[in-house]
Formats: sequence, C-alpha cells, structure tokens
Amino acid sequence: MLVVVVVGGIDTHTHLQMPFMGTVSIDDFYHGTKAAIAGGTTMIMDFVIEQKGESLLEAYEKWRTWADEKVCCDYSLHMGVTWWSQKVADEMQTLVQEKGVNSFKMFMAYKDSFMLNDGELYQVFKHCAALKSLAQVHAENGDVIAQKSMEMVNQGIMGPEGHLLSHPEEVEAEATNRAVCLANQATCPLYVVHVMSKSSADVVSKARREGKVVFGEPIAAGLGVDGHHYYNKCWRHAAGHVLSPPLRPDPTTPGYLMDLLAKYVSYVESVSLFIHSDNCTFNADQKALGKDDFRMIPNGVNGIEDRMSVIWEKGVTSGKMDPCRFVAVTSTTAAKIFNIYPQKGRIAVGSDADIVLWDPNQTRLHVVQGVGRFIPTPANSEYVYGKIRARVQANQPKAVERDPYTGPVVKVNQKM
Ligand SMILES: C[C@@H](CNC(N)=O)C(=O)O
Ligand SMILES: [Zn+2]
Ligand SMILES: [Zn+2]
Ligand SMILES: [Zn+2]
Repeated sequence: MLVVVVVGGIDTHTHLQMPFMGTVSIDDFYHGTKAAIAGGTTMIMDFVIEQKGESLLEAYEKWRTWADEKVCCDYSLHMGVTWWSQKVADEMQTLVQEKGVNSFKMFMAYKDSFMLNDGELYQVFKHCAALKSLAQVHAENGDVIAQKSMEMVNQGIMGPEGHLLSHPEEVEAEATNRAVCLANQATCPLYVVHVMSKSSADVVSKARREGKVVFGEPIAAGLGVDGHHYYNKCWRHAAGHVLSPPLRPDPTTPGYLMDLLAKYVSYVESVSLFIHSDNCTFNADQKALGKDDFRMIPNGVNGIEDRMSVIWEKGVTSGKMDPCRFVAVTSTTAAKIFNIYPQKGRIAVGSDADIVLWDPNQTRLHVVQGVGRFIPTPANSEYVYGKIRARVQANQPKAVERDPYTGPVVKVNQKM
C-alpha cells in the first residue's frame, strides 16, 4: 500500500469536555485533539453551548480557557444559540466582529434545554444573514420527540430502543425541511449537521437542486454503522450507540450516505461536501445515568480519531471515491465554508503546514499538549455568501407602484 501525503483533516463538529445531560463528555481538549491527530485530523471546530439565559460571550470565554491550554492541534469555535433576545443578538455580533466566530448552531430538538421555536429560529437566521455568518441546525422536531418519549415510557419501553422509537426518521426529515424553508425565507445559508437518514439527505439534495444554499453533513458513525445496535440485548452495547438523531435501522443508510458524500457530479448534485465526527463521547458508566430511563442516557458517540479512516475504508478502499475527493470531504471544503482557505485545507507555500502522511495500515503518532492555536473564522465566506448575494439581488421584494384606491369601502361591523 502506497503512503499518500494529504492535507490535515478538519473535523467541523466536536464536543470536547462538554457539560451535558448531568455529566461532561469524557474526551477533554487534550485527549480529544490527541485522538484527532492520531487519526489524521489537524484541526477541529468545537461548540460553545451556553445554557438558556447564559451570556454567549461568557460561555465563549469559558470554553477558550478550557481549550487554549490543552489543545494539541489548531481549533476554532462555533457558538450555540439556545435562547433569543436582543442581548443574544448583540453578543452574536460581538462574537463575529471581535472573537473570530462565523457560525452558530441552533437546536430544533432538546425541548426545554436548547430548543428554539420556529419564530425564534427565523429571527436568528435573519440575524445570521445580517452578520454574514453560517446558520447550523440540529434538525429534529423536539415537540414530537418529547411526546413520543412519554408514550414509550407509558408503555414501559425504558431501554435504548426507546430512544430510537421516539426519534423516528421522518421527525428528522420534517425538521430538516422546515429548517430549509425558514433559512430560505431568511436568505440565510444553512448547514444541517449530523444528517443521519436517507430521507433527510434527500431533503438537502432537493434544496440544493433548487439552488438553495444548504449543506448537509453526515457523521463518521452514520457512515460506519446502522441502528440495529439499539436492539442489542447488552444494555451497555445498545446505550453506547445513543445519539441524536439516532443511527437509522435501515441497513442501506450508511451506504446511501457514503454515496452522497462520494458523488461529486456538480456542486449542486453533491449533498455532502464534507464529513464531521460529532464526537461527544460518554463512557459506559456515564451512559448508565439512563440505565432505568433512556431519556437520561447522555447523547453522543465517538468519531474524532476514526473519522478519516472510516471515509478512507468506506470511500476510497471501496472504490467510491479517489484520494482527491477524500481530501475534499475531510478537509478542503470545510476550510472554504468556514473561510479559512487556503490557510487551511491546502498544501501550498503560505498555507499552514498541516501535512499528514496517510498510511491506513500504520500505527499512530505522538503529540504535544498546548501547541494548538485558536484559529479565527472570518465572516462572509465567498464560498457561502457568493450565491446568497446573487439570490438577494434577484429576489429583492418590491412594492407595486399603483394609484391609491378611491372606490367604496364596507363599514366595519363593530358587533363581531
Ligand atoms: C449536543 C450534541 C450531542 N450529540 C449528539 N448528536 O447526540 C449534539 O446534538 O450535537
Ligand atoms: Zn446536534
Ligand atoms: Zn456488551
Ligand atoms: Zn453535535
């Protein structure tokens, strides 16, 4: 097997040492970035996720202190938006203009903790567009999930299979479609994270064919395994696969999502332009917080170390994509979308020397804690906003010039 030299991978979606569901994800910024480098990823993008009502800026500074002293590779940060107010809007602007953030993640799920309603979502999308930043969504219908979870509990279904049954595929696809509609109405570029199903991927495909600026990204786990594991008799095994949206039991899902990642007929045709891990790992003892009730199982799986290997094996070794496409989906496209190309995502004079000797059969390397840098991601990525500007221009709403109406008007019936 020849060794190929590739540009270091960029994992656009990680949750290292994140406080979540009563515990903290087990990979901290040292171990998580060490694993990333071991797997060929030389930059990660993590999420600051504040609690409802908490200052976004304070949460951002907290995450920076957690990360800066520990990271073994470069990193940047997305900002979660779990509540909406003028203060949130003002802090989003500060984050874009002064703190090197150019993307925000909104949740349509996690009712009562992170979820925004449609009206709030639309306003946040409008604000993202005004800030020339990218809107990311966790697309699942949180209201329906809450109801269906209660239905499972009322039927005595308390195991990890209850998580799958209360997060059906079409509840993911419905929210994906709703997010596409709201973002398009707000003329805001949309990035649907952790696309876990064929039907959601189809929603993204259709939107892209219609010319909408929408990106949909699968995760490594969703390309590697399907959702039959929730029915495993071993509770730890089944619970270890709990994340949202869940892995889908349709065994053709991983291959379908990989085909969409591999296919680059044209910019429009390819649904997935890159692949992230959504690494949000909890060990078995942490997952056991939900041993009696699946709703308490901390959501998340690993992927930060194996993301690129999964794509190499399922994509390149399988003949679905060539090494050039592999580089595009594991690094280059992400750099363009988050406006850090060609500093990142390219091997060239003047670019960062994030170089990986890729030998799928080799063991893995050593790292140095704290050498990673925070990489600001500037707003107004041409790759993202070039098309938006044209669409705004083309669809500018205009009032019709007409003479004032002077005809008869009926009297308003005060009694009704
Ligand atoms: C908070 C985080 C948890 N991981 C997961 N996808 O279940 C996410 O929803 O991305
Ligand atoms: Zn999510
Ligand atoms: Zn087991
Ligand atoms: Zn995530």
